[in-house]
Amino acid sequence: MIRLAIQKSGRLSEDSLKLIRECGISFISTTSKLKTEATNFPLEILFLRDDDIPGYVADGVADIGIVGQNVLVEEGLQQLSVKNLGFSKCRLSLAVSKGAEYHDVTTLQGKSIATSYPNLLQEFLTSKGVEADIHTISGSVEIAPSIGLADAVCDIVSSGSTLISNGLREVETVFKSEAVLIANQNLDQEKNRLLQQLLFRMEAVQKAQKSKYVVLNAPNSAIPQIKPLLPGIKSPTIIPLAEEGWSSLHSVVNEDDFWDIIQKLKEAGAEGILVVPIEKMIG
Ligand SMILES: Nc1ncnc2c1ncn2[C@@H]1O[C@H](COP(=O)(O)OP(=O)(O)OP(=O)(O)O)[C@@H](O)[C@H]1O
Ligand SMILES: O=P(O)(O)OC[C@H]1O[C@H](OP(=O)(O)OP(=O)(O)O)[C@H](O)[C@@H]1O
Ligand SMILES: [Mg+2]
Repeated sequence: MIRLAIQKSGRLSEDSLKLIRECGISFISTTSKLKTEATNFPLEILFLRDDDIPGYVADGVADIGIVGQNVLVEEGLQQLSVKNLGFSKCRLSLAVSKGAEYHDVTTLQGKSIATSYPNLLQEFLTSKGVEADIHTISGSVEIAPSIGLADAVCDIVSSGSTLISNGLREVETVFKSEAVLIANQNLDQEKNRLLQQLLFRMEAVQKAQKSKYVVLNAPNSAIPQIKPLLPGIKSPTIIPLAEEGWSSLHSVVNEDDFWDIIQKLKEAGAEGILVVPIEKMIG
């Protein structure tokens, strides 16, 4: 049995649970129960406050966990990181009052800054040669300038709407973050085997999410032009259509190049292009 710690409730919770389910692992989760066992994989899930997750994994109370890089690095435990998970993307940023004068980071020299991330902030300020007075508070950081607690804040930003609602202006990015899978560094052989199985499944899920299955029809004369646009996993499948002189091509396309490729396929004479999501992708 391997023990996984995830956030009980917050910005990491939903996608963490979704990822485990996409790995084909079933479990019953209720908001009141802080521990659950998977029904079809030797996995126990603990639901915790996110700040506690790196420490629990470092101490071996949990074997693996999902947490934001911001929390992991703030706690000085980045060595536990095993895999970037691509969700809960956000940044730790410095912000000042909307109307405040700000030229560059040296504007903050001697100023007071409220944050829940004193270590990440201190490291950033030191790298810029700036000395400031850091006020560590555990939440509602964005309120600090308006109540006279600090001149600036350093907090998590995603859409930026929390900053705007609180009359603040983002001025510097201190750290970029996403969710990561972390693991205890002394897992026994059996737990390590289970971790490798989970990683294998997570990679299949991630690859599939980045890819689309494309099916299209084309006149045979257009195939030499279309084929190099669809390298797929190895090369496209080409099947003759019932209509003489036409074929159907099947392939996998990376999401990043997707629209560009579709445009080129149309120009090359492709018709009836179908794009289908892929659930898992192995190899
Ligand atoms: N607005 C956001 N968009 C995307 N990711 C975010 C956002 N805010 C925070 N995160 C990421 O999700 C993590 C958890 O954020 P959340 O706000 O739920 O934490 P919290 O309030 O400290 O939760 P807890 O009650 O578990 O201590 C953060 O450490 C960060 O990595
Ligand atoms: O840039 P935005 O999209 O507005 O997101 C940023 C906000 O999101 C997080 O808080 P959350 O809403 O999770 O609440 P919390 O303060 O209770 O953690 C973070 O602490 C910011 O306050
Ligand atoms: Mg927290």
